[in-house]
Amino acid sequence: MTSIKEREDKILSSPQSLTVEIEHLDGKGNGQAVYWRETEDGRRKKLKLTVPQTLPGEQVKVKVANPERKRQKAVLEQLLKAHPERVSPECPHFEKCGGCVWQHWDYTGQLTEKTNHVKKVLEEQGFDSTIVRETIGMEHPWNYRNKMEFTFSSDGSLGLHEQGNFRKIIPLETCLIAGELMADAAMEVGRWSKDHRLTGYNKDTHDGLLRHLMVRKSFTTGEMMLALFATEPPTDELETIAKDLMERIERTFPQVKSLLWLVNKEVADRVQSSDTYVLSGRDFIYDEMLGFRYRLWFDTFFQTNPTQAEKLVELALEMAQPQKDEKMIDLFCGVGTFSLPFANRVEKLAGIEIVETSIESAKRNAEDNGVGNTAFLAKDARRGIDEIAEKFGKPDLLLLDPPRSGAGGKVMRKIGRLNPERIVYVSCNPDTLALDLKELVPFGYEVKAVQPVDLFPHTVHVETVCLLTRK
Ligand SMILES: C[S@@+](CC[C@H](N)C(=O)[O-])C[C@H]1O[C@@H](n2cnc3c(N)ncnc32)[C@H](O)[C@@H]1O
Repeated sequence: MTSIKEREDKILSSPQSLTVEIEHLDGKGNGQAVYWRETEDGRRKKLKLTVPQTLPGEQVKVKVANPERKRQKAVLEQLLKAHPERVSPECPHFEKCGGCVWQHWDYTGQLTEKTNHVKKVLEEQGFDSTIVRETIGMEHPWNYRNKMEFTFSSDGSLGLHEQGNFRKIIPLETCLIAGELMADAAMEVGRWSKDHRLTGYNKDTHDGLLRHLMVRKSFTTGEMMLALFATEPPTDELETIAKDLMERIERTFPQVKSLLWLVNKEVADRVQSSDTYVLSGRDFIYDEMLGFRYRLWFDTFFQTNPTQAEKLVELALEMAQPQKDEKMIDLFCGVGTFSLPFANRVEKLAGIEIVETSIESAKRNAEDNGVGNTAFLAKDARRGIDEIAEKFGKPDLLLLDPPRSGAGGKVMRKIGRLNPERIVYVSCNPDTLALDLKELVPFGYEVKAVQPVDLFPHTVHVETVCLLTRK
């Protein structure tokens, strides 16, 4: 497979230079343009171009490898007319790294685009978009992520994936969206790997020792976790090398309360493990949100922008207005980020979630925080709703926070038939949100409030909280 740089070099060495205007952005945040090409027999043929790192209305000169095709990815060669909100990207890795796509866009412009997108997809499903509020942004839209995954290249250096090429690693110098100290701690691990001349995992030959490094950090307790994924355990000849890592980290990053060596021999390139070795500290770290304490293991799903996630929970509480005599369901509850603050305000709460370890964590988190009026069920949402409804009766309030794929028609219709008085839908994908909301209309529900919240500055993603009530 060729790298982006090689592809760009190939494109840039070809003579096909075109001038186009960027019309709009695609779902990944890339500029889209159309070029009309004259064929030798005088016909006009349409060429659709995707031009990364451009903005609507910009006039650009681009290089294209195969203009005879219908669709092409183009490389920006020269900016002829810039968007008024274009800014210089802050991060030196921006052009190559796959992490951020909009660092060239002023932050207020990004927020407006996110609001407009939520409005557009709701309108397309027949909803009144005037109720969509302006996206709540971050005061300081940097260093917001509490979890990062870095990858080792086969020479053992640690870095970030190149945009569009999971085989190419850009050596890590900094990461402006990772929480403070996270990239520094990762670079210390990178130096340790270099000093011991350790090899990185090669995805083609399946040789090599080191695969990934996951860094987690709690912004409230300050505790950090470093989880190193390797193909071999830290035993025999690797024991002294692992001990050196432990000593270096203990000396330089006392915030690391969990240093793990995880074994992953699988071909699948996922952050997973068959055996866990605790090199120092515990196998989890403590985090806190809105005064509740959570234990986070290496594989626990937890909101990755804690500053904005707190706002999300507060907004959901404000919209839902939970009451002390009410019964509530938290569907897709994860480890209980919404469940615990809501449970303290209702009579009883049932959480449903498909991942068993998350349900175990939710139960433990409820216990650790003295929240006694909860029941958590490890089930697929569809079957979980029936089971809870049977035991629990009709809920007054239902909150759902599904994955990007949405809840789907079957789950939404089950919710409609369950007929709760109020529904709060927390979504990380406006497109599936709009489709899901439409399913509730025949059941007499009305969308009362829509608030987008920016949890992922410099990316296309936007979170949305909606309130629905019965007419
Ligand atoms: C966006 S996360 C929300 C988690 C939680 N509300 C939070 O804020 O931490 C979506 C959750 O839905 C769970 N999930 C995915 N598919 C599911 C299904 N079919 N039934 C139940 N839960 C599911 C995932 O495991 C994940 O924890």
